[in-house]
Amino acid sequence: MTTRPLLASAPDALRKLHPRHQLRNPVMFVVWVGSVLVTVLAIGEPSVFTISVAAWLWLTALFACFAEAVAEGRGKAQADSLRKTKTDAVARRLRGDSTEERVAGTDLRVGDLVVVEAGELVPGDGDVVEGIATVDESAITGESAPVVRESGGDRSAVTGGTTVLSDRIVVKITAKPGETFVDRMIALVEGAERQKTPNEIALTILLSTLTVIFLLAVVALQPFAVYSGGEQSVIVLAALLVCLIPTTIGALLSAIGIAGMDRLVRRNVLATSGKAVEAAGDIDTLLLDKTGTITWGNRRATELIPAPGVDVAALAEAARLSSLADGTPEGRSVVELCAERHGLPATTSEAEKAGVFVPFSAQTRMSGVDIGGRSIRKGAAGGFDLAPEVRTVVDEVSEDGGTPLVVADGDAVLGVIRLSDVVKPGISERFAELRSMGIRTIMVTGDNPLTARAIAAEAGVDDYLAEAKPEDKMALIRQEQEGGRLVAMTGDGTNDAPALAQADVGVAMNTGTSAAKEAGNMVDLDSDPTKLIEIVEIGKQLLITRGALTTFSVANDLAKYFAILPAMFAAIYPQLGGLNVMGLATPESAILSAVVFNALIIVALIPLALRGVRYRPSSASALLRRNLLVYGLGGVVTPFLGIWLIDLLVRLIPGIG
Ligand SMILES: Nc1ncnc2c1ncn2[C@@H]1O[C@H](COP(=O)(O)OP(=O)(O)OP(=O)(O)O)[C@@H](O)[C@H]1O
Ligand SMILES: [K+]
Ligand SMILES: [Mg+2]
Repeated sequence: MTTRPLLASAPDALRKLHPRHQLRNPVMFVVWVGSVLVTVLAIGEPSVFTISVAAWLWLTALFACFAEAVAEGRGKAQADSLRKTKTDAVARRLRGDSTEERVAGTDLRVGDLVVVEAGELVPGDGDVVEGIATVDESAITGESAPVVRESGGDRSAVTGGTTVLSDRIVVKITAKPGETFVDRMIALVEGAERQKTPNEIALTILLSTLTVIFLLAVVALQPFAVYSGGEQSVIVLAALLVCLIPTTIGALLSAIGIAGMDRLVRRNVLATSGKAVEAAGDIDTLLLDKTGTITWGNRRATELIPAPGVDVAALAEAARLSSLADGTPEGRSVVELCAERHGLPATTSEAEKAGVFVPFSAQTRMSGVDIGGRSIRKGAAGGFDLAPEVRTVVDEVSEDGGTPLVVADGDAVLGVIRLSDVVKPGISERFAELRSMGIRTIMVTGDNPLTARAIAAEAGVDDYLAEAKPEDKMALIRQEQEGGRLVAMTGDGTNDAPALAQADVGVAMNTGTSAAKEAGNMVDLDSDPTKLIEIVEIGKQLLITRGALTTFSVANDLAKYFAILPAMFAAIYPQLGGLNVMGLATPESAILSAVVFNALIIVALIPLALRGVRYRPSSASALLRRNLLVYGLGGVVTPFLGIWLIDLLVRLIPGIG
């Protein structure tokens, strides 16, 4: 992973001092206004004290900008390495008459068809509509093993900038140049598209309210001071105000959010919404699609099992016919099996092309052909009347975790095709980990209940829903949400898209279709359904870090009363001197020390804001107790020590001590 030297962020930090940028953060805007005011006054009555206070107020504002710039800088390094994948590929665009023309990748439009052959770069984002190929996606995913991309199924999406290693595919472009996956990723990691999340907005409102209250309190202090004969200088009042308002969290808030996004990108997850990252921290239920998510998704026909009294050759002939125009990977694998094991032609004859093909749909769970007066169908067992012997075969295939497809010619059931798929390794241990985090896992699949049960047991999910249509997946999510639960969904198919859109956190597998990636609010480049563990951890870490630093920020302002108030009123009310528990040298050294500590604590906490407070699975109340102790008590104690130490140095400055 590339890193940048810290000082590289200095120019960006300076740029952020612009008032337009400051206005976005009310707490730091007050510091900014205070700095301007104190500077003007210090020019009017220059002294070591006034100039020092002015300088440290500016540093306070600058350190906040620096925190944000450093957080963004880490993303910039990633953006630079991503930009390298954006080459000006030349696209081979198909004209209407299926001749080719060469155009620049930047001239492609949504809907264009382009040809990509072995050794060539994919010129833009799209879906494979013809052919099958192995693709090297390492430029995007960092993973060097080639992946298969093919038309018709749930593994059809290709990304611009990746390389086709074998064969020839036709790709239908789905993203405008400039709005591709990589473009969006670059914008994200650079923070250009960053918007405040609901949580951040709520916290900003709270911090602004606190700031206004302190502002009023400081303004109201002056009449009292005048009345008791100790009028305070505006410089001292400004210093007091800055010390009292929650500058620590105000300065670090946006860095915490950016760092959270950055941690996700480092785990190969792209989130298009910060809101989803936050929601991930509170997920109760995780729904997963079966094929392509829990299993590898390479579902292939592996066996033909004829019904009693049916010749296997007759079953093979019908299975092949029903699949000739079935563009799904399952359909093509049936044709291949019939060719390899049963000696049938793999290509469609002219006579066969006359058939009326019935494409597979998630609604009917069937596909087939009407040809020469015959009506041949294959599909999920639920759609057929089965003799007991065939039912037994269907159940056996299902209990084995396979997907049975029944083949029928008219009313005559000819037999069963076994589709096999493999569960991704190590998945049950990871689901156990999710359980320990308090997250319930539910597998939702279009497959039959027996297959679902077998795969659910093997994968170790808590529950499953079988024979689920796209709307059933979405309804299940709604139902969970109505019970007040936050729901995450991982899936890869176009039929998962409605559910991915409905979920609070929708994670699409990178291997999936464009529709799925478009519908969700995260894409996992590694297509690992258990990546949700990391996503949840990062979300929790983000929420905990924000909470911990807010606690610290409010707690660490307490010591500053003990530093500044006695300093302000020592002359009029000597008994207030008892509050000077730190034994600070002079009123000037006390005020300056508080201001210096207030600025330095921001810098000291930048690493924690970027790294995040560590999350360990434990109950919410235990977590709260621990954080109150560490960041609440720590926040109270640290500044007493810090201000006392700074005062020891500051008192040495002539004109202050
Ligand atoms: N090409 C096909 N022709 C006929 N039937 C099919 C075909 N592909 C799948 N089926 C049947 O339709 C069912 C639903 O398939 P689909 O791929 O839509 O499931 P899904 O909802 O994505 O769930 P999952 O991905 O978990 O399997 C399958 O279980 C299978 O029985
Ligand atoms: K403060
Ligand atoms: Mg699916």
